[in-house]
Amino acid sequence: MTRNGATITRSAGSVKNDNLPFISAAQVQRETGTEGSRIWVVIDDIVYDVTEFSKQHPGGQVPLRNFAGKSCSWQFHQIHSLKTLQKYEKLRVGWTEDAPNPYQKPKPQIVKPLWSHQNW
Ligand code: HEM
Repeated sequence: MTRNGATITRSAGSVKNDNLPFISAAQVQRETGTEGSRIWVVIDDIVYDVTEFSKQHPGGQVPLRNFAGKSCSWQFHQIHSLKTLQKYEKLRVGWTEDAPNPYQKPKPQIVKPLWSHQNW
């Protein structure tokens, strides 16, 4: 992919993304599926156009519409495997930087067992 004339090779997870154009976060945030705009979601800084795909998404249209114009990387990875990204490679339209994810990934909590046989 190129930016400011320089060729940049990036990979998101195990997915290679050569030759994708750079799309600014501001542009991504405009593609929210409203007023005739496309539905774009960002996973690992790669922009996916899911406008048509959203109608056949096994998880339904709602999550894709909710994340339209936003990043949803950690949410995506909690549910899907990297193979899904490879399979839907044709949905990629570009790469971006700093597209906001509306939710912070919850930190893993260390839960103390209420009971342990080591206490005996
Ligand atoms: C490029 C974006 C996406 C693609 C290509 C995609 C594709 C898929 C595919 C193929 C499945 C079937 C299971 C699998 O093969 O992994 C699936 C299931 C699912 N997806 Fe997505 N997905 C996308 C984004 C999202 C997002 C952003 C969310 C929510 C945060 C989401 C929520 C779900 C849920 C909840 C299921 C499970 C449905 C079920 O088994 O009942 N997906 N998705």
